[in-house]
Amino acid sequence: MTPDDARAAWGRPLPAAPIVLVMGVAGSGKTTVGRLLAQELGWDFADADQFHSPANIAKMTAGIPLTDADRMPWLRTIRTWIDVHHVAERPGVVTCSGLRRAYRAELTGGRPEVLPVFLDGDRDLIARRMSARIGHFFKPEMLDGQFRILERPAPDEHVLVLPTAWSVEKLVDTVVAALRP
Ligand SMILES: Nc1ncnc2c1ncn2[C@@H]1O[C@H](COP(=O)(O)OP(=O)(O)OP(=O)(O)O)[C@@H](O)[C@H]1O
Ligand SMILES: O=C(O)[C@H](O)[C@@H](O)[C@H](O)[C@H](O)CO
Repeated sequence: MTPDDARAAWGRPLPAAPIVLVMGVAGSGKTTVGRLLAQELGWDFADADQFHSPANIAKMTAGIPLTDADRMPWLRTIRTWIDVHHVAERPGVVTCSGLRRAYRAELTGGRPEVLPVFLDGDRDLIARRMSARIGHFFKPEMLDGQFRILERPAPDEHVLVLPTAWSVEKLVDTVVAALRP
């Protein structure tokens, strides 16, 4: 994928202080890719999980999927992080599963500074990675529930969809190259 292809996916000029939103089901690589991307760019980084309420973490730890009602206050907290960075003209990278179109709209609506990226992959690949992951509260048996509610981004959402089958380095390099004027 060329930088022009990636920028075409976003469908608008690069903002002065971009906020890259890295999305995907649990285990798709949001934290790994997002953190390294922020490090490469020297930008602030926030992982969506740090914004979950203790009740949400407890539910997921107990193997109970979140509901829309559970997610809305969490999405609004992530949106506040985006807005604080926008007002301060500070670029950043933030993750969020963004499983449904409505969730993504909560974070991107009216915010051209947000450059959305979706890490797409098949269940078995992601399940293998989650199984090798140690000490995370989100268990592989919860993954099917993520795919059940997943609404993959439509073209009109202008999301850069990248295969999580790529290496972390290739994913990061692709976004960094797209962000270079
Ligand atoms: N592109 C990749 N290639 C190979 N392994 C990867 C890749 N991206 C992530 N991983 C590995 O897959 C596992 C899940 O990655 P990570 O925790 O970043 O996903 P996540 O989307 O943030 O998950 P969650 O939403 O549950 O926090 C980790 O063990 C990570 O090292
Ligand atoms: O939308 C959701 O169901 C949640 O965001 C989960 O995906 C967790 O936040 C995370 O992805 C797992 O650690």
